[in-house]
Amino acid sequence: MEIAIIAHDGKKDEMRFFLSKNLDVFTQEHIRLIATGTTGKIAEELGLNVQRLLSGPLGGDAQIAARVAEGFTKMVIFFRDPLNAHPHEPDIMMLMRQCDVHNAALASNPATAEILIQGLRI
Ligand SMILES: O=C(CO)COP(=O)(O)O
Repeated sequence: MEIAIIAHDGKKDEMRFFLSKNLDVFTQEHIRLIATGTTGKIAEELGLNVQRLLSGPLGGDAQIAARVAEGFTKMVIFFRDPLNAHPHEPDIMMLMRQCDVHNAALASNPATAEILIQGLRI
């Protein structure tokens, strides 16, 4: 199963914590991780195998939206920062819309992501 991880700058510490807490899930053989550029670096620092795409503002969200649209990415864990403006807001909206169009699981905050990830624990 392909899972995308994304975190805005104000949420990167929470993403680091979330990933490190759930390494047992993210290292399962059937899980393939993709990420926007800087978020992917965090995953790499934790020893995870991850395909890093472009950074969000440069098109990373759009690339992940395309993978959702094509049916590759089935789950998106996207820790959004609602307290700051993002120049690529249209891309962010497009990604969330594509998740709904294609019924991909979408967690936009750690509380939801924790519950989602429980479903992958064996
Ligand atoms: O901007 C982002 C999501 O909209 C995240 O991009 P980075 O992971 O490259 O910081």
